[in-house]
Amino acid sequence: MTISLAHLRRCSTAVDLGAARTRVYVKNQGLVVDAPTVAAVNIRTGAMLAVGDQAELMDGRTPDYIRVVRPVSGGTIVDIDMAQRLLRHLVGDKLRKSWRRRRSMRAAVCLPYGSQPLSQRAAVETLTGLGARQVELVDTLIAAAVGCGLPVEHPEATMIVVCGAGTTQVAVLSLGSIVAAETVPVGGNAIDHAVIQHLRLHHELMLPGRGVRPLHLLLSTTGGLAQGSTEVHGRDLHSGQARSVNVDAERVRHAIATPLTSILDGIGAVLRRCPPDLVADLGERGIMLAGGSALIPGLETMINQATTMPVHIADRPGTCAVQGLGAMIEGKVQPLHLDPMAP
Ligand SMILES: Nc1ncnc2c1ncn2[C@@H]1O[C@H](COP(=O)(O)OP(=O)(O)OP(=O)(O)O)[C@@H](O)[C@H]1O
Repeated sequence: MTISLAHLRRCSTAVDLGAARTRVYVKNQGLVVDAPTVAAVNIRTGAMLAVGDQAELMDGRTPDYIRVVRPVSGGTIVDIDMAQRLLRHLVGDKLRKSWRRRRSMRAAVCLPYGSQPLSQRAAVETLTGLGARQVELVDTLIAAAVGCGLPVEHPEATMIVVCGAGTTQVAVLSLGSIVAAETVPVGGNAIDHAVIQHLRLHHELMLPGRGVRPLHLLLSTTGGLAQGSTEVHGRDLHSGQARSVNVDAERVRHAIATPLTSILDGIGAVLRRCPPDLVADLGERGIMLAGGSALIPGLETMINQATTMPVHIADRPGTCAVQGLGAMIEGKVQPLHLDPMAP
């Protein structure tokens, strides 16, 4: 993967193609796309019916001949053709034509830490199919750390945890590089799945796709407290009829404890592999949480209690990675110049 700031400065576009959301940053314009990585396709004709928010609304509500597809899974583009069609629609005509016109369009794409060569190739193919002549691949962890405003290029430790939909990536960075890192295959999707399973097992209720949302709200309004409950609507497992149940915040918190513990294990593993000097830096600076799932209520407190380090949530955590890539292509990130003759 590239960390050459000189190469990145030649890019005109930065792309973060996530399992849940796609973000595109264009030089001198800023963030131009922030939409769900979802497309609705007519499987009889192959026509694309909707993309982004509109397609996500259709999820779970379509007749047989319409399929709602997600071309990115676990940090990898699993359907290159669909990812290209989705990106073409999301960026719109004007930008697409300008990509085609500019013979030297270069793009920067962020990929999860430890991405396999096949995943890297899929990202390159997706962007070259859209007209990019050169694709620079950047670690999401570095992009997100830059996007959160962490001084990654300094000789002191910074720790970032990027909680996405499909994965959680954890790293300690120093001097612009990753010192120790780990990717845990648990993110917002696994946490939502744990809640859905809880309702299935304990309330015999099947939740619709968006049914988890009121429970997120319940947890954030009750904070670390156990009390409080909310009503959720779904389908009775046996009768198939619409039914509502009251769910306690405490029960939900208990249901999501297992996936959250996997994230804590990932953080613990990275800290154990880190030199003690860097861990000492972290004691003061703390841990930065980025990615959309950083907003999961209780995650910040849980990490703080487990590590005894201060934990901060980035401003707009979901867009940190693409904003960091954007800062790199705009030339706002300066490499650290070490002067060996300095007193
Ligand atoms: N306010 C919120 N409360 C709880 N969870 C949230 C909130 N906002 C977003 N999320 C979760 O964040 C996840 C999306 O985060 P993000 O946009 O970082 O994912 P992504 O970059 O597409 O995923 P990945 O990095 O795994 O490819 C979803 O699982 C969503 O449920």
